[in-house]
Amino acid sequence: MSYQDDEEGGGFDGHPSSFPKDFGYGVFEEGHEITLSAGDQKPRILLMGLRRSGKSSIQKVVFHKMSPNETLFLESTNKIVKDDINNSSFVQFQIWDFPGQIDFFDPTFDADLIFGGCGALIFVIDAQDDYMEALNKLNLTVTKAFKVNPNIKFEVFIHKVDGLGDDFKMESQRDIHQRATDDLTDSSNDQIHLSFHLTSIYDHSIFEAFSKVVQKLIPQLPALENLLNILNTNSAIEKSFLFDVVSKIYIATDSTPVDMQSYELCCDMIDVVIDVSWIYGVREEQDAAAFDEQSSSLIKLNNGTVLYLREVNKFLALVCILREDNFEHKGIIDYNFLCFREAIQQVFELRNKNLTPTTNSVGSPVVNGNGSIGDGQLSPTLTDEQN
Ligand SMILES: Nc1nc2c(ncn2[C@@H]2O[C@H](COP(=O)(O)OP(=O)(O)OP(=O)(O)O)[C@@H](O)[C@H]2O)c(=O)[nH]1
Repeated sequence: MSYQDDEEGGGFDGHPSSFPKDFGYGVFEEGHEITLSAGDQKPRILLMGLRRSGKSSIQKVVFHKMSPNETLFLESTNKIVKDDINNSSFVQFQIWDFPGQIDFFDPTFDADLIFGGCGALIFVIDAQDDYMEALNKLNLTVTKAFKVNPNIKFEVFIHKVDGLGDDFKMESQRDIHQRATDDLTDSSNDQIHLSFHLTSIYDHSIFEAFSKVVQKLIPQLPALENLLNILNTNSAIEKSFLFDVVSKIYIATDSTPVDMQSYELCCDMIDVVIDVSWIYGVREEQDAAAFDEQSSSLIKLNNGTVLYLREVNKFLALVCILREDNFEHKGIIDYNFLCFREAIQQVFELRNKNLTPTTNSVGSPVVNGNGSIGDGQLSPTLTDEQN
């Protein structure tokens, strides 16, 4: 089996998009073989599913700012395409996009190598098509992968739901869920757990679903959630998200439920901040990023709500939603934010300290056997401090 590195690079070109092309993920590493060399230590997310189910479109839209309409012109993938997502200190992993026609019984398919260091396997099902064949393939794929690596998180994207009415969407989800779990029970594999997400590249659902997949691979997630909860309680914030700015996936949020509208608002705010900084921002160096440690923004909505964005580090931003009345205590909020940022930095430092020597100089996390992002354990002292 062969694969190709995606050579288009992070700055996907030639289409209108609100996102500056050079504020993206770096060029892909070239010349890799599919072997577990030191450079391949990043956790892996596999994108699998039948032909034309939308795998490449998902990867391009979420991580390379391709506009959804342009995915109509994507050619069929016929080799494994490996994409390094390595911009942020927390969100560092590889996405392997598989061709739809992959054959597990092909002798060149090395299941140990492919599933061995894998953190999550996303199986994409086209909800606008007949999904019986996809369900068979899903069963075959997850049972094979589970045998090699029982730590893989299995995520099923019921995709292209933009074309479906609300009732039909829910019905498809229920039906797919039922059949997929029945198939696993029939094949005596009911210990395999599948998570289901309704997704479309034409709205924010795909970013939301990817956020949840990535979060499962971050061992520091409980610490981050805890920090956000403390920040919210002490600053009268209603909802807060910690965003990876480039991809707009949120790597953590507080423990209140996420509603889609709030998430969309926060995503739009990031776009506004990046666009305005990029167009009007003063940059000392030509290639300096539009988003830096000075970045912050405040948007007052006409329903008495305030959106407040603060930079956490070069790649992460905190976006909060709070009531306008509560924003009168901006001084306290800003002070609490500084404490929050300091605590996040401690989590990073601790994580970096615990990295093994195989880690590269930019602190890319290593695979810790469970295929998770980052390897650090929170020390009791740090946890106590946050509590
Ligand atoms: N309506 C709709 N169409 C989508 C969505 N996602 C992808 N598509 C379309 O589905 C078609 C196939 O997308 P690809 O990304 O090439 O599919 P793939 O799974 O990578 O296909 P192979 O490379 O052949 O395995 C394209 O025409 C996309 O525009 C979606 O969320 N909604």
